[in-house]
Amino acid sequence: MFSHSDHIREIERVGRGLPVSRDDMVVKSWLRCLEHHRLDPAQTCEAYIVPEPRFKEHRQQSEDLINIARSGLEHLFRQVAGQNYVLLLSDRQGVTVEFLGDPLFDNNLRKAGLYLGSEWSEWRAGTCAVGACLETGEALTIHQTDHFDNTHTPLSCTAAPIYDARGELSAVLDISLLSSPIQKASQNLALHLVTATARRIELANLMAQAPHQWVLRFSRSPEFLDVDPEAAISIDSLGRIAGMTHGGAKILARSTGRDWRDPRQLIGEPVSRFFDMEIDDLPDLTRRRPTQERLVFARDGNALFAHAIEPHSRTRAPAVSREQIPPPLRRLGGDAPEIVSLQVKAAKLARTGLPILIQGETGTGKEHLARAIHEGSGLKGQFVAINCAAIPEQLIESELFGYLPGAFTGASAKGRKGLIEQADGGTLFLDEIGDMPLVLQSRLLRVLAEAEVLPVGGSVPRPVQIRVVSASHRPLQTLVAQGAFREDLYYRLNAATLSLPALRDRPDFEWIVAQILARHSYGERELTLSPAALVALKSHDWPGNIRELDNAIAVGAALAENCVVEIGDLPDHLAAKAGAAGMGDAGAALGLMLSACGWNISEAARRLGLDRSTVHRQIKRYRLKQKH
Ligand SMILES: Nc1ncnc2c1ncn2[C@@H]1O[C@H](COP(=O)(O)OP(=O)(O)OP(=O)(O)O)[C@@H](O)[C@H]1O
Repeated sequence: MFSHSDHIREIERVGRGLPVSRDDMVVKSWLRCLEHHRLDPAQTCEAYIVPEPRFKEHRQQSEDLINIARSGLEHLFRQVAGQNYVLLLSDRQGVTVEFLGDPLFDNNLRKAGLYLGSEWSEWRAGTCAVGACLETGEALTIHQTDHFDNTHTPLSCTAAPIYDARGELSAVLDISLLSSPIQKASQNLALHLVTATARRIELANLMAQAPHQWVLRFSRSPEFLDVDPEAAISIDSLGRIAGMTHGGAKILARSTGRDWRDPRQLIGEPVSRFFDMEIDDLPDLTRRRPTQERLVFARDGNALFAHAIEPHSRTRAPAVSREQIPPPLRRLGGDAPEIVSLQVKAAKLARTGLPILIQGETGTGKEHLARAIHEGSGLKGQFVAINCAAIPEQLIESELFGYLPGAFTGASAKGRKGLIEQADGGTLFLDEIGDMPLVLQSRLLRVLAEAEVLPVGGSVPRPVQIRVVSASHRPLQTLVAQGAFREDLYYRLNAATLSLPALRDRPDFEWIVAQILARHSYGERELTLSPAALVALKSHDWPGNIRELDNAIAVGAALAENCVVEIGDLPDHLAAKAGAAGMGDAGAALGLMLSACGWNISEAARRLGLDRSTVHRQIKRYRLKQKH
């Protein structure tokens, strides 16, 4: 029988650098406990359970992972059914965020720390499977007296790391026994099962994150390629590495003689740097070809069977007619197919309550669209817009979450409801979400996950039901890659993205112009544009998009005589452009006619009563160009 004092003596031998008959990684972990974590083997400590609010935070931050991992965990649990194993999923800090075990043993498991909320970091619990796995990034078994703290020596625990798609260690999957056979080798099968499950979870995670990218799966044997691949990478539309499973990172690293522990060297690199292939070769690696023929060569000469999975296409043509789109969304644009397709997508999403991210340059109408989605959603509550870039950082917290009476100096005596609560039952529009400070991003994430807000100075959260629409003119995914925006919040806000085109690219440009003219008409008299003024508007680039157009027409409306806006009534830079191009009214009118006829020269010639060659000559003379 191995006593507590035998255990202490053995650890002390290790501390003195003397040999012991333990696995090397156990010895290394004991040394870390003694020298780095400054733990004392004579002192025992029960498993640590984090307080409830902290546990909730940990669990919420791992929610996406838990959802993705769930079927893998359940499958593994079924495989080991009847053998008294429990399964723990721990986050990067070693906190157990998901648990599967036999409820019959609940009390014993809870006491032993094999339960939700237990923290198994090495510095807190000493050598343990989760802690050592987090430290080394490798799968391992910590069996009975391998544990540093004598309290845990009845346990036998086996853990495997789970890496995220960017190659960072993000969680640990552990399978443990409250008591087990003496032989450590009895856990070899457990080690194999837990490693395979972690690999499948990483693959599921990569697939979930890369629906619009190519995914390339690898296996050394063709038989397992399609059913249980060993590794995978995702590739963006420019042929660069966008993500990978841990197995994928190892293949990439080995191929170029790099270290997989530094995944930043791998992401963003062209796929051709690692394999003898280009992005254009990917279609040849899909299931259309027999598996045996899908062989790729890594730059180190390693040959692998590969299976390429095509990206899902982003847009599907709408099968809905314009009349079926709710009126608030129909009022957003003309009937060009791209615009109708956007309206249909917005209409479908409006009804679901899913969070939506709107992307588009400044002034393209992101808030306008968000309001229309709210109006088309049938929600009874208010539409509350917050410009995350415009609220000073010190105020943003109390503005969003509200505060209780006397929460801080200068707070109103009655306290104040925050904007999030004001949107209860309605839509919260978070404009320029990319500018929200990181600390507040965590708090917002919590509000969204728990559906409750905690006002500043308060301790009792208040429930809220909100639909979130957010917007950004900066690509949020890039901010995520730069570490300026939380990835978990990004995925929570972005169940679906709606991208608004820049005004210069809008096929319904004239429709937008007509709306704005109507808005600036006064009394009975309708405001119109001279053909030349319309051409001048069409030939501008509109960096400020619809907002800039709105301002230009407002100036034109103020200066126009008899309700007709002429070129000269437009802001100077627009009028000057038309003048510089030497475009008189004749040229402008021809341009107008051509665009009305979709640049069908014969049709324009027929309507103008000219022959085709004259129209061609005038197009050259006035330097008219078809806008796409
Ligand atoms: N589809 C539209 N039809 C007519 N006017 C529109 C349309 N979309 C937007 N506008 C007008 O354009 C202006 C800018 O719109 P909005 O504020 O929604 O843009 P935004 O993209 O949210 O801008 P920012 O990026 O600066 O926050 C507003 O005056 C709005 O009324």
